Amino acid sequence: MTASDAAATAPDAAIGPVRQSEIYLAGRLPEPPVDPDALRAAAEAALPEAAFAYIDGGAGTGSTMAENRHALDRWRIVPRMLASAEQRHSGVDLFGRALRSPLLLAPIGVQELAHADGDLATARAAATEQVPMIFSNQASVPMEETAEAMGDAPRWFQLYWSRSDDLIASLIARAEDAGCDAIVVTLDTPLLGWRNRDLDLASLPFLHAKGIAQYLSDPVFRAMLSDPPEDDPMAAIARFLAIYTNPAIGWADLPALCARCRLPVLVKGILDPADAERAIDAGVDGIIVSNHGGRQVDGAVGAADALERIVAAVGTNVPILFDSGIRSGADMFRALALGARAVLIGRPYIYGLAVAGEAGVRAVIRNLLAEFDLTMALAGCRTIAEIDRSRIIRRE
Ligand SMILES: Cc1cc2nc3c(=O)[nH]c(=O)nc-3n(C[C@H](O)[C@H](O)[C@H](O)COP(=O)(O)O)c2cc1C
Ligand SMILES: CCCCC(=O)C(=O)O
Repeated sequence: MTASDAAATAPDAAIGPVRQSEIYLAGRLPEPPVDPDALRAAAEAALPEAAFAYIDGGAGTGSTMAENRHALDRWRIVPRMLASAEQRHSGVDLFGRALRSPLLLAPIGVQELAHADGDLATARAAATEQVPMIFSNQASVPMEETAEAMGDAPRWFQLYWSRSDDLIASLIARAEDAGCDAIVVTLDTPLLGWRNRDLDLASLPFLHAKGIAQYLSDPVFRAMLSDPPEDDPMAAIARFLAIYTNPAIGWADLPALCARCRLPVLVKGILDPADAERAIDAGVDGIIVSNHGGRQVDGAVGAADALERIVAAVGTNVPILFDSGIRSGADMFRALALGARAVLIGRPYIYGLAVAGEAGVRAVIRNLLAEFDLTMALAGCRTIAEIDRSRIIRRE
């Protein structure tokens, strides 16, 4: 049994109470703050305007971001009493690996915008807390270096479906060599959404050499350039923009992509039940229900509403993960009760990174898991399996 298996099977009897005592007894204000709105405000205070606008922003008017919150809030937890929930297990198995908790760090590009230590600080925090980090295709650091910072802690790789098959093959092979447990293919970003705040600041921070570190470190990408990117960075960025996605691909292309991956493949960005069925028919190993944190289609369905419909249509034999709007342990509970096997968080850990680097990411993870553990205890659940649809009701 590895250390992470042991962590996943041991009862987490007191994560929440331990964390509460740490904070109450520390005699100083927690940094970053615990409250999600205060955390966001602290990140805003810590960051230059354009960096915060890019990280925090959504598509268009921001209505999808707001709807993500409403869609989760509409589900009300019905606590049960006298459930003998002193000992609680929050471990889950995903693709043959025992995880400490049903939580992963969503792929987030250009983390150096939030903190100089960027992806490496996140990687160290994720490894210490035994929460899988999903390396972004748009990371500021090549995946090999991020993997190195994590020891044998769990990590996955997120792929944008490039126009170049050779580049896809190279990125997948590198992810396998870097010890990734799964490939997440993000489908909802064949083009970048219309982002009002970035447009008004005329600033797209990922168009920066550091936002294409996975490419600059890739031999197939480098071979596509006439000059080394160190000599002509703008030409490298232009080449990246020309090939990093492929809006022409369709469902007929997915089986071949799944077949070329030795690792489990998940598709991220599914919102429609029929699309979930198509993905399963194409052979995916998992689905991530997500609207990209409200960054792609303004006016899109709230992600939790999509989750409910997708679980109703395809069940949960193929693992369904969820992100977009998770801000608390109660939100984790709601998503699991709706049928998600695990959830991802995006902005909250990046806000923690912005405020306090590695320690900030760790604090955000620990606070979230503490609140989740307490929500389980107070709602009367001893195991993740007990968090089912009977635990929540919907209010209009
Ligand atoms: C600043 C930022 C960068 C992101 N970069 C990526 C990315 O490179 N790849 C990807 O699949 N999703 C990316 N996402 C989307 C996240 O993976 C995730 O779906 C979203 O943040 C979840 O919503 P939340 O922020 O409300 O938790 C990004 C999100 C943000 C906020
Ligand atoms: C090409 C997009 C890179 C980052 C991203 O996914 C986002 O800004 O939401």
